[in-house]
Amino acid sequence: FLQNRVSLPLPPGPRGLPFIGPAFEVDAASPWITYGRWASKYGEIVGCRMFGRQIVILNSEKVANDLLERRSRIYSDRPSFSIRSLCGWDFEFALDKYGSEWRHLRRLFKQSFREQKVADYQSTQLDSARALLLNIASHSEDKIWDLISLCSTSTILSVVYGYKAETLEDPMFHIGKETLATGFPLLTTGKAMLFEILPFIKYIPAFLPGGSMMRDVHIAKQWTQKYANYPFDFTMGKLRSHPAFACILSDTIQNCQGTGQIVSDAILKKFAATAFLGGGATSASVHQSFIVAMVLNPKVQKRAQAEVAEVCGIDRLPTFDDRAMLPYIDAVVRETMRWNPTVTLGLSHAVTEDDVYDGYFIPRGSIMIPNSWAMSRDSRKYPDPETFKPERFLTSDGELNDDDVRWAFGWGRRVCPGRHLGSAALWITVASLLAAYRFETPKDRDGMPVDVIPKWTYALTRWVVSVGFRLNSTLNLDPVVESQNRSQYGSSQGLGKSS
Ligand code: HEM
Repeated sequence: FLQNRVSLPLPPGPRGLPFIGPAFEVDAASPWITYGRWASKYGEIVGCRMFGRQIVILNSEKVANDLLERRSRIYSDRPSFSIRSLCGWDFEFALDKYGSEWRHLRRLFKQSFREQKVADYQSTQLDSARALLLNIASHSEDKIWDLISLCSTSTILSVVYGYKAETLEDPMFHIGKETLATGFPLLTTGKAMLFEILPFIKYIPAFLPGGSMMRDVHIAKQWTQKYANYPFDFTMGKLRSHPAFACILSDTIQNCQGTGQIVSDAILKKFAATAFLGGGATSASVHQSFIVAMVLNPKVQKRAQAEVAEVCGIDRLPTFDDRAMLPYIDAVVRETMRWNPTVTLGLSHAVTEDDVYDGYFIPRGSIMIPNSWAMSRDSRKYPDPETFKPERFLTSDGELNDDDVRWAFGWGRRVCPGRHLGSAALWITVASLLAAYRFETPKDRDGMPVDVIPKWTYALTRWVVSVGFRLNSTLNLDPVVESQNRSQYGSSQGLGKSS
């Protein structure tokens, strides 16, 4: 039987050079574009060998669903790269092999981030969105990208560790930023593979020519250690002096004690640090795309703002209670995730058994790359895919349709466990920004709008490097935020302006 399978062809694709394969054909800055081109030539499923590894690129939602979702039992592993341990990213559970430790951690994620549970974190998400509005008002425009990251980071730090990060100078925020900036570029497949094919790189001392990669690795490792340890130590310290200190980490410890589960500090640390990473980086990247989309699509922005104004008036900000009445805002969030998929190539899966799909043989160990970009550009599902059109997520009655861009959160047993928390954070931040600010095209000296060409960079997620825009405030924020907090909490807690 196996003999028959092995005689089947591998998925078609480019061959390239011996051993290296078609690696040099891949656009390093936007590999998804190359993969999409290969799809037009070879089909939705493309196979190739690069650096001795079998790669299978999934260029449509259908093939990703068929394999990663429906055959999830065997497609839920991750490829392993030695770079991960070298730069200290063992703490990141999303990169774990499929096995008992992964199962254990996945259960912890399920307990804390399931759909019914995430409503408990809405007040924190609301506070962070409001703080973002005030922070934007008190900083120069060029700080907006950092303030957006601060918003996502402070929400997840507060939810997971009970730690409040309120200013750009906050040490945990700084550690988070540096950890992503030093770690993500090393973990992208291209660089990760370099360490596999040239393993001697790790023995080149940092001060010798060719040692710069190892220098980067050492720096990344120093940041990751702080990332995993500092917020964890903060919460454990708090718990010693205030046993009732509430956050996901303390809840998890109590739940485990209550049910007699033994969970080591190492597992708890890994759980919390992974949530910190998952919650911070992805949401910030989507918020950035949202701002770019608004600058480029003033009509969409106007319609979204009209919807918020109709429901909330001009003297209060949106809350989660308004969500059902603001479907266009949900449609804007979904379209943002479609138009610029943040985890552009998903997270690679690996297959643990030989398999056959559509007449092709997929050998055990193949690295499966879901090309989310290609899925977002599928003109059968999303006609005119380059255009930013939230209406594609609405029915003719103006209600949200069934397409919740589920593919943007991954597949099968590895599907993002933080998707409910992430979606809520995106919604409240987008609704709040629309209520308070207008993002406009800059004008030249003659008052004519200038062309806006956003620049992006990619390292696991897609980030804005620069985009020209003008910011206009549409609300007098201080009194609105203050009065709303008084009516909501009875006092204006947690929204001090950052310095
Ligand atoms: C806009 C928000 C988010 C997006 C777009 C997003 C996207 C993704 C994607 C594409 C994956 C890979 C799934 C796969 O391998 O098939 C993933 C995995 C993961 N995400 Fe998210 N995510 C978001 C928010 C969050 C949040 C808030 C958390 C915090 C708990 C989180 C935690 C994780 C974890 C732990 C994994 C790894 C799951 C595993 O390997 O079993 N994510 N996410």
